[in-house]
Amino acid sequence: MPFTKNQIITLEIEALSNDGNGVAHKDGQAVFVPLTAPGDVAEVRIVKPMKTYAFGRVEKLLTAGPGRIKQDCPVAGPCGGCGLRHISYEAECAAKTQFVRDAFARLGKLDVPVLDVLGAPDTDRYRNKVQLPVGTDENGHIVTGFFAGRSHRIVACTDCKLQPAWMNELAARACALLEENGITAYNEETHTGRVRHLYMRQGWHSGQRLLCFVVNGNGLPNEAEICATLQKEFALTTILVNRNSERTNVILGRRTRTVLGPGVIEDTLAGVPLRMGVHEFYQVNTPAAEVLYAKAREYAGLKPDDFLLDLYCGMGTIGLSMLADCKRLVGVEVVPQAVEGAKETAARLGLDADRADFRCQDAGAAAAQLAAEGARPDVIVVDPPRKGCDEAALTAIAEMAPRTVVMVSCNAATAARDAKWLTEHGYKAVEVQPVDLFPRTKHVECVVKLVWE
Ligand SMILES: C[S@@+](CC[C@H](N)C(=O)[O-])C[C@H]1O[C@@H](n2cnc3c(N)ncnc32)[C@H](O)[C@@H]1O
Repeated sequence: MPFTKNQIITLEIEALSNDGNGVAHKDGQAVFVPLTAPGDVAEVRIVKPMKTYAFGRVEKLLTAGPGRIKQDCPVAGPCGGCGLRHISYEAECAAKTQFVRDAFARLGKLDVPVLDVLGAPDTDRYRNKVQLPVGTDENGHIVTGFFAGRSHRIVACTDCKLQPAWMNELAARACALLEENGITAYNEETHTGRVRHLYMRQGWHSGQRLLCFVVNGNGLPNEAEICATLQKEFALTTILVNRNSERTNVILGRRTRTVLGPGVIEDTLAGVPLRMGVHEFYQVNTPAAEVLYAKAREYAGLKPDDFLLDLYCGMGTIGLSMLADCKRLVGVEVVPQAVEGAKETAARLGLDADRADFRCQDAGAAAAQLAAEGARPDVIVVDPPRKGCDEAALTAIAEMAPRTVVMVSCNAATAARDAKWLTEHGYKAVEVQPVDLFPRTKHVECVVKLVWE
């Protein structure tokens, strides 16, 4: 019998599902309850009954599970960011290890060892980039915050614990300056108003700071004064304005203008020097990304004469971080600014195109072209977006048959699917290492080692 809406039932939470919800079973049906911990016993209201499962909400916590802790953020949950701030970091790591194990066993149907997650060096204030939507609160004040889960309603947040304090302070100051200057926040429904997002980035090792106003229209009234004030108060390296006048959920528009400073910030990642603006993908948790890259390098097991192909390479950081171990690197990435950044880094490192070459191309198309040209990489690293690798890329990888494939992924479900595909085309999955790049959220990264059999 399906549950009925608003029915109240008592449940004991058994585990966390891979989207961070607690899972319990009653009368043979699964009930998913956000913001619960394994071992919690709670009275739960059914809010969304489906045919064979349901979603519920805690009405009353009767007994707290052993990993539950006091939540230290008033908007965790509604803001859609920290889904796991109510459990200890130890419990979070155990849950994330299980998410990845489940994905590889159930979705990938792979009998591969999945190691315990490598925890992050910092669990708070670790983000090097934020994109805060700008809106208007019920009193007419300009606020920044986050979109509530699965919605475009802004939940105001003045002290997000995932981002450095200066980013929170700058957001509050920028809102005050916008109000003082009579500048409005963008309204998605009416497509009116000016400022859509505040985008901030920090070079983790360099300390350099970038701010970008994402604006509906061409810049801000009193732009020079506002930017000069913020640059002085927050020691900003550069300030940009990005123009986005489209009716779209995509945050950045195509045109970005530099108001102050060089337009980019510099940093290093795993020893690789980088210069970045706003369009390039860059791992958001620098120290944890360095742990991830070290694991990828170990799994790659490169030899001095090897040819390494880095697909979905962003600014080329993974490949460049292991280039000292091999002879030649080719990186493929679809975002032109990222490829320019990779080429610039290679030039700064004194690497010519025979040693490190970067191509602005679709990964599947580039891999197919390389396979057709008879390229035979010894090791291929793939680090695709959440949707995973295109089948064209996987097909070309199997055709080129490198000794080792290292798959880096922020989505264990698609990594398991792609690893399964490769195991059906000549590879054996040897080991999976989850790495926590996103503490206090439901997200987890993983690295997979596959070898040609
Ligand atoms: C998860 S990021 C990894 C970037 C890089 N490996 C790193 O560690 O910074 C995925 C990258 O794939 C790129 N990308 C997305 N679709 C692509 C495609 N079809 N072909 C090539 N690159 C793509 C994105 O622009 C992004 O830079």
